[in-house]
Amino acid sequence: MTSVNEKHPVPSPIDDPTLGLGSAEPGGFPQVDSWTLPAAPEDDPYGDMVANLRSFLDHVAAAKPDNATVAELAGDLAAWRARLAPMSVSEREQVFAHRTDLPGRGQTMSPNFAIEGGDRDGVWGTVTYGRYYLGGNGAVHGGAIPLLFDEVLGRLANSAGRSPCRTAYLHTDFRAITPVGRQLSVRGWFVSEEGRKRVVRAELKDGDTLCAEAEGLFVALNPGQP
Ligand SMILES: CCCCCCCCCCCCCCCC(=O)SCCNC(=O)CCNC(=O)[C@H](O)C(C)(C)COP(=O)(O)OP(=O)(O)OC[C@H]1O[C@@H](n2cnc3c(N)ncnc32)[C@H](O)[C@@H]1OP(=O)(O)O
Repeated sequence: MTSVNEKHPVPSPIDDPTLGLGSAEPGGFPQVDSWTLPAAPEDDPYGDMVANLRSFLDHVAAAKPDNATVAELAGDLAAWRARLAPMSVSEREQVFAHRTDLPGRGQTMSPNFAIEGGDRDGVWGTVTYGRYYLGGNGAVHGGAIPLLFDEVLGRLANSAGRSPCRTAYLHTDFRAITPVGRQLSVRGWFVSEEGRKRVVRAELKDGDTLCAEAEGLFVALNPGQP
């Protein structure tokens, strides 16, 4: 299946053979041993690319471009898709979201959690939701908030030499509007760790205002579990 645009047809992810994941890898995701990010390398084109991609998405959301600009952009994106398609690799080898040394893990799906500090029991830092994450009337989209919590708590629950785990539940309470375009504080901490079950909580604040809070259960994977 392709999009209706005949100039730049876009195959669906199901039909695009260059988007295969390769074989599944139980417990094979990147581990995090420390919350301290190494100093950014002098020359890190991947980090630059991801930072630009984030900013680009904010500008796509914010702009009301004329048709000529949109057509040119569609052509540029189609050209980049064609250039990247032959470079597709398996999940094991992919770079996107696997760069745990970069802010935001080198991905643009979830908002950029900028770590200020952390240890075995907790982590804290900041996040600024860009225009891309706007739900409506200045407020962040409700789905983008659990996305942040899953990112922060998932990383905490998988950190400090712990075995790989997955989110079993993630309960989010929305307490006040989460504003777009403001630096917010984020804190995540361990509540308990019993057997395979890791209970963690997090909060998202705008100054003294509690915007949202969450509780997650992460369950350590048994051998062979994907
Ligand atoms: C991708 C990861 C990258 C990590 C890299 C790190 C570095 C980079 C950071 C990335 C940060 C992103 C982190 C994303 C993390 C995800 O988002 S993972 C994706 C979303 N989650 C999933 O897809 C999980 C789907 N569910 C499952 O696979 C299985 O249900 C689970 C969670 C593994 C549990 O199944 P199970 O192994 O059969 O365990 P089960 O025996 O049913 O339950 C074990 C215990 O937990 C309890 N339990 C299980 N589920 C529940 C529930 N929903 N409610 C209450 N209790 C429950 C059971 O009652 C049982 O309790 P006890 O009887 O022992 O007291």
